[in-house]
Amino acid sequence: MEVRHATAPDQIPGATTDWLRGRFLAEQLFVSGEIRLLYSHEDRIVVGGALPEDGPLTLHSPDPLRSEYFLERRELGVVNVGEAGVVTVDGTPYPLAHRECLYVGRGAREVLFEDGAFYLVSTPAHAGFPTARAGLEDAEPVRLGGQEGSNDRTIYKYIHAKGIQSCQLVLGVTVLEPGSMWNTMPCHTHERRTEVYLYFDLPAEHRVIHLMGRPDETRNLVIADRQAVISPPWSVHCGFGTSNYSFVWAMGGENQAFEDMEQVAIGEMR
Ligand SMILES: O=C(O)C(=O)C[C@H](O)C(=O)CO
Ligand SMILES: [Zn+2]
Repeated sequence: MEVRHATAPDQIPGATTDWLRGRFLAEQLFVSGEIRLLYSHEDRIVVGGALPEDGPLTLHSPDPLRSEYFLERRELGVVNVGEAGVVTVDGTPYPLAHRECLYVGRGAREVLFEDGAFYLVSTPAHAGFPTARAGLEDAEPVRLGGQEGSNDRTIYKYIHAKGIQSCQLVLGVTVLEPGSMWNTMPCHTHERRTEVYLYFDLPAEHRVIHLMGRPDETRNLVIADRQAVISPPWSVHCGFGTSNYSFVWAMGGENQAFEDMEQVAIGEMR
């Protein structure tokens, strides 16, 4: 498991493209036959990919966690970004179709992935909440933006204060309509939470130009399908694709209040 230390906004001026990509971008989470994990010290979020193409894969606890099993002190959100698959938690199978979600609470000992392509997000947890599955039809769809702004999209909230209960993890999926390319515009920061975006359903020949940094000192990262970008609490996070796409957004930190964010007007951005 790769471990990345936390960052500060005063590291951004003068940062090279390679430095930015090495700190904030997870380029290779999905590798056939593997579970790849990345531990970020930004709110101690672990992100990963499980691609069980040659048989089931079991989630183990890597050494940096110093725990007997992965969910001993953690909770986990899973979104299937591939074909239909199954996640089995302590012997109970949960079939997940494309874009469906499973929350696995602290204390679950065995998590097994079969078929599909599973994106994983985990945060530290102080209590156990029940494992729960949800499809797009169970999430609260919120239609935002419009064709005139090239940002006609639907936000599906899965794990949040009024949905699947968790200790601190908040997670959902946003789906852009064909012809819409902008996400999260106008953009925002949230000083009390780190957020990670995983872009998916982006055709291989296309890219998302993701903006990050302080609102008055932005940088861009050029991102391909199934790559994740870490957004520390001080950073904006928004992007423009050369095609439409979907993304999983997931947060951890001080609170679970989705609306607790600082909106940034486009005129304030540099
Ligand atoms: O399209 C959007 O706008 C989003 O999906 C925004 C994310 O949900 C987000 O950044 C929540 O803090
Ligand atoms: Zn956000």
